[in-house]
Amino acid sequence: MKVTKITTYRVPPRWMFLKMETDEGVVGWGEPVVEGRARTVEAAVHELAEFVIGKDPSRINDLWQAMYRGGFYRGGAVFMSALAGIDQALWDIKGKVLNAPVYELLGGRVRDRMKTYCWVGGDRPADIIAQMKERLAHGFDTFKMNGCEEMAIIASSKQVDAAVAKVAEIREAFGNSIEFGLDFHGRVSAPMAKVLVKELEPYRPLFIEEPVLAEQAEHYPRIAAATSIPLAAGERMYSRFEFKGVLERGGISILQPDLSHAGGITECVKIAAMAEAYDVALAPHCPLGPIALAACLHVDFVSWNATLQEQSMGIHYNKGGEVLDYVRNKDALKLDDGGYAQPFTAPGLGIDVDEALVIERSREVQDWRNPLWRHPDGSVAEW
Ligand SMILES: O=C(O)C(=O)C[C@@H](O)[C@H](O)CO
Ligand SMILES: [Mg+2]
Repeated sequence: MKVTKITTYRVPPRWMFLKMETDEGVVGWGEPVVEGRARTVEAAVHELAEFVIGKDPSRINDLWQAMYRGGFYRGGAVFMSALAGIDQALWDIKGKVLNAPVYELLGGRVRDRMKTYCWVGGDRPADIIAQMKERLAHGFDTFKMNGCEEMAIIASSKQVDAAVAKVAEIREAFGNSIEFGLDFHGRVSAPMAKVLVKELEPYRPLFIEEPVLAEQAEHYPRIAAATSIPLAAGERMYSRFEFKGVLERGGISILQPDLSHAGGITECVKIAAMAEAYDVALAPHCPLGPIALAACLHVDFVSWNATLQEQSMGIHYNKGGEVLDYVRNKDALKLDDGGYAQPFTAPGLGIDVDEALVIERSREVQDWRNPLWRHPDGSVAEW
């Protein structure tokens, strides 16, 4: 079998799907994208495609090494996202050829179902209680929200109090009948992270995500020393080689590689194993579409330390497109009571992509950009 063609489709709300064709008619799908830089990743996909077209798709490990090491300059969000989508499609093909779900090819399941969580509150945490009540009615009991709005490098008590008050309100309304993670989303500086984690300690969030920017990873152990709240990070790290330092330095209790940013299934299975060696939980990041989510779940089903899976159904980014829109076998991603995903039964990634809809929606897609926030003094604020 040989790969014959790679086609990319940018689709609403802000995703990109990759279709990989072979000379024996087996097709694989992937989801390469950097949110806000879809066209850049699209170009990278078609450059990396030179390593794959005409080659045997079954040799995923060799193709992965060639795409990664075949470039003198390597890694980073764009290339590792492009590589991720190609890798996902290769695994989809391999599963279809061998008539097995990808998790079977990775040694089989360690669990019977996988716990997921959903977003509430939007860019600026609001209406959280109402949204939690609505999701609770649909069986979800674990959530994530932004922990704060813009935060100055040395923030006022008012800003800190506003962040803490939201969390106090949640615990007041739900007690410990629900769990929630707080995403600092890189908005919080190292000095303020220590202030906030201390103030939030009494409300016991399940985790605090990106307590500081990935560029400030050396602060993770220092912040962890100041709190018992588990710290989570990983969505903006793109290979084993970046996660290595984070695990060695300590401080992160939950690793969150993104299956569409960190090199795909081949790389994230290795990252999951590295995390397990350090007794660190795995909670793959996934604010994206159905193929990305499926790739995450296959890694979850074979990783003993997988604990929570992000999924984007209802997330505030999904304007103009939802996770199940492009999926014909929608039950494959049905989340049962408590937000549990079931093992896929179909071969490959287990997603039957509605290609006609993908093509149709790709004709009307707008370029999504993340907002550029500014502080009251006019300086750029982390979004
Ligand atoms: O889902 C998360 O944890 C996020 O931090 C959302 C962020 O990743 C946006 O997707 C960036 O565009
Ligand atoms: Mg996040």
